Amino acid sequence: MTTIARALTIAGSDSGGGAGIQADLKTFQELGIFGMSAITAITAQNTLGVQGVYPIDPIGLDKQITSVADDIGIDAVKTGMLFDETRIRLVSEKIRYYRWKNVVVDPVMIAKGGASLLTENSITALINELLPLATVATPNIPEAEAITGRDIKTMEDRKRAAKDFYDMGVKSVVIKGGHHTEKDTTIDLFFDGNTFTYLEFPKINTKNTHGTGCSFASAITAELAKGNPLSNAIQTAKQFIHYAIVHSLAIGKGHGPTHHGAYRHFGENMNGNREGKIWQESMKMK
Ligand SMILES: Nc1ncnc2c1ncn2[C@@H]1O[C@H](COP(=O)(O)OP(=O)(O)O)[C@@H](O)[C@H]1O
Ligand SMILES: Cc1ncc(COP(=O)(O)OP(=O)(O)O)c(N)n1
Repeated sequence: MTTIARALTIAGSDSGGGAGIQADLKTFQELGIFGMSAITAITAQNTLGVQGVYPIDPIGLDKQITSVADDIGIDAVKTGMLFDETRIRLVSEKIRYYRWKNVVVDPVMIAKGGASLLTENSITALINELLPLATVATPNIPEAEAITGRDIKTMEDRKRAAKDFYDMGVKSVVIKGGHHTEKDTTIDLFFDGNTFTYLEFPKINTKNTHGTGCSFASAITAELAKGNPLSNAIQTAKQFIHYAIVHSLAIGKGHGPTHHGAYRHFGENMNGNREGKIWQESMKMK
């Protein structure tokens, strides 16, 4: 008998295949776990942007989650594009009902081309209902600014924002650095209430970064589903996304997707901390 770790992604569909449900399922497959999906909204999307957003009826969303949870079982869950307050509340209720422990919340708000994937008045529900249920939240810098109300320019600002998340009841947070202006590197900052972990990796000079955030969060989810500790899961996810961006795909006329198979082909069998620098600092702030 084969046993396999199982993960559920609750997110939007990206018809272009680079982000959303499609990126999550590809990541789950590459990291060797069984992936399931509950679709919150369908987007007509490609490398140039989002051409349409079509939310799924809340009853249909509820049934998708119930169907897989009651039968197949779930070791970890990831949330991505949730579209609005109704769907945030519904998903939060499901997480509480099933008492899921490994919950990765990627608070998706805006797609790369600028299209809104979350209605503006939903942030309060995100903060009050969903984020406190997260094992880890994975905002990019604009999302961390919207949630904390803080301008994030420096690393000190980022540390304060990470602490804001913790003070809001979020158990831990990775503030991703893809939108920042460090010249040669990107630094993702992980905070668990005690320790800041910096994951500093070479910045890759490419426009083909569509779906990086979704793929990073789903890689963390896959590793948690296998029973790995959170800090190991984050480090593996960082390696996974690094290789996916290094080997990203120049397809379409805009921002091409990352290569989900790259970690398995090029990264996985190399030993140790191959590319980036990872270091820690215990919490103390000016
Ligand atoms: N040009 C790049 N080079 C290397 N890593 C990148 C690059 N762009 C994004 N990343 C990494 O991809 C992940 C997603 O980051 P980010 O782009 O901030 O999120 P999002 O896709 O949600 O906006 C992070 O680990 C970030 O450091
Ligand atoms: C359906 C859907 N969900 C999420 C996103 C955002 O994906 P992300 O990984 O943050 O990548 P970019 O939009 O920055 O390329 C999306 N676009 N579509």
